[in-house]
Amino acid sequence: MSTATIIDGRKFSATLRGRIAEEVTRLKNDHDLTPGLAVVLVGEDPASQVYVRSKGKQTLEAGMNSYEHKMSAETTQEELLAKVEELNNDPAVHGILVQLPVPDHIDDHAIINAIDPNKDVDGFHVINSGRLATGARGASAPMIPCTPLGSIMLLKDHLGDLSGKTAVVVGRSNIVGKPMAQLLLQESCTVTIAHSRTKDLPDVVRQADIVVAAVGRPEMVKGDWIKPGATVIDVGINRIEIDGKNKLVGDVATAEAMEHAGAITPVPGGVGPMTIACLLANTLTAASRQNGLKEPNLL
Ligand SMILES: Nc1nc2c(c(=O)[nH]1)N[C@@H](CN(C=O)c1ccc(C(=O)N[C@@H](CCC(=O)O)C(=O)O)cc1)CN2
Repeated sequence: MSTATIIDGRKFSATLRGRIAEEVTRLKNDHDLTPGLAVVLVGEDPASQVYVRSKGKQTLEAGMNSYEHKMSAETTQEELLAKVEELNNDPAVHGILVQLPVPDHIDDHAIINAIDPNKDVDGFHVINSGRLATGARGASAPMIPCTPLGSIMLLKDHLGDLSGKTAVVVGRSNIVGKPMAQLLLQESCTVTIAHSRTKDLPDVVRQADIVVAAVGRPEMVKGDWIKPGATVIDVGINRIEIDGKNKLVGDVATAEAMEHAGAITPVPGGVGPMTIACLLANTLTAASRQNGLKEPNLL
């Protein structure tokens, strides 16, 4: 029985972060410029606290400035908008992100769209979504959402040219599913976006040379849904309890899928680490653009 190659996102992201650190050193030496990333966390969601801590640590390790803004769960929408405005106007801050999810009383669309699009290192602002959808380049090139950007980097590294491949993205979120589909389309894949209401989902997934699972449901994509030899990118991060123990699983039933796939990203250690590495890459890009400097080529 065949067993898939594991696509090691931890290793790839470590190499990428190394290149980013070199570029940051160059910016400091040649242009006296230190990129700065501001992360805003509202409330005490335990997983978000872990991600924000990791972002701060990896930002500092890359030689950038990290600004953490922790706000209580009772923060009002107006207070959060005022914080975003303060960061928009701070010249030391080149990248801003508000950690998601925010508490229910806050309108996340309004907050995201209050961020200066040029500092929107998450790439979630409607201007960046529009730029991505229309293939804008040069001075109006988009900031690309970090998880899809990391996923496409892993795919291109593993497969090379993606042109002509059939891709199915399972999940239609603004953060992952939709931008992922745009990036695959840009690489000349034939793209289907499937979701929880898609009819005959297993058969739809079986058509794909590339499967991106981003539904947020533990092990929903089964092994026999995978076309033999397909490349599987598992974006899910789900905490489940098995035999009284907490376990992290993706949206794909990995053990089964490995019997069918050509290659697969594990959870943990696949797409997750790429998310923060790409956030650092976007911060470096944002700092370079804001200072009229050539963007670094990190690949
Ligand atoms: N403003 C944003 N909010 C959220 C984003 C985002 O991109 N921007 N994405 C996720 C959370 N996230 C980053 O914020 C993130 C998730 C997972 C990982 C990661 O490295 N995962 C590890 C496992 C870590 C664990 O044990 O939990 C892995 O997969 O190996 C990094 C970042 C939602 N919110």
